[in-house]
Amino acid sequence: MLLTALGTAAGIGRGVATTSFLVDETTLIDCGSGVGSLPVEQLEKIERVLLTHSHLDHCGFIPFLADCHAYRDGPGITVYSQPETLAALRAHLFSGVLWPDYTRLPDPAKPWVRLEEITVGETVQLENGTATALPAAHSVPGIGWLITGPKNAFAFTGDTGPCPAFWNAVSRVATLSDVVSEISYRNKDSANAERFGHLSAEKLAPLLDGLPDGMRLWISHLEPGRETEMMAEIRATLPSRLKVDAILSGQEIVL
Ligand SMILES: Nc1ncnc2c1ncn2[C@@H]1O[C@@H]2COP(=O)(O)O[C@H]2[C@H]1O
Repeated sequence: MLLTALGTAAGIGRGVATTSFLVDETTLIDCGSGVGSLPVEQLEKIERVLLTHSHLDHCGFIPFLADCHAYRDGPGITVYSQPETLAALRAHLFSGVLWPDYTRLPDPAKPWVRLEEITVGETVQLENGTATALPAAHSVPGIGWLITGPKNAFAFTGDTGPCPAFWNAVSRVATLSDVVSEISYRNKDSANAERFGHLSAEKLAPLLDGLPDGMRLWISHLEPGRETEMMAEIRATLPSRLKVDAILSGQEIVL
């Protein structure tokens, strides 16, 4: 199983895009602007989106992805997330105002976007592994994802503030090789991190005790233009026994 980072940033700018990870050829974790870097032939192969939460930097490209199927008579996509997140997509994104209601078009029995509820602890079967919803603590209802492949497992926090339940869950996964955690704010802005349901390095550090030495801990959701400054602080704050690095577009992880 191959995981490819398409977009990993908190915002946009040259060379950076918002959250989207490709799992093999058919699954996306989140559908931010990063997905737009894929050629059309690859976009058409995507069957499902594992969505962490309803904020636009994570779900805003779902209509355009669905359009790849709409234009070419494809089967459409299935979006898996919590009931509150799916309700937000129905009410706001596919309201018929921001975008036509692709959850009922072209035919309510066979729409371009199918919404499937999933709750924390439930698993989606993938072609070559599984995806399990993990807890998160954001300003809107959110989840993380655990992707288990034939050899290794990968965990993604999604957008979250401190969430001990996430870190307890991943520390029990024997095959875990890589974790991607968001850090959106510098330590001096920890109060804002807390206010908006995000992490700074000093808020993440106490949660990492359950990770074994040498675990790869990738950092996502950095502020565009501040990556170098933030990573210097993050490396100085997080335990040196972990392999800490920024995850950038194009990074591949074999599971
Ligand atoms: N009052 C607020 N509550 C939550 N988010 C806010 C607020 N004001 C500004 N924001 C920004 O809105 C963004 C929404 O997406 P994020 O959670 O990634 O990050 C959030 C903050 O950067």
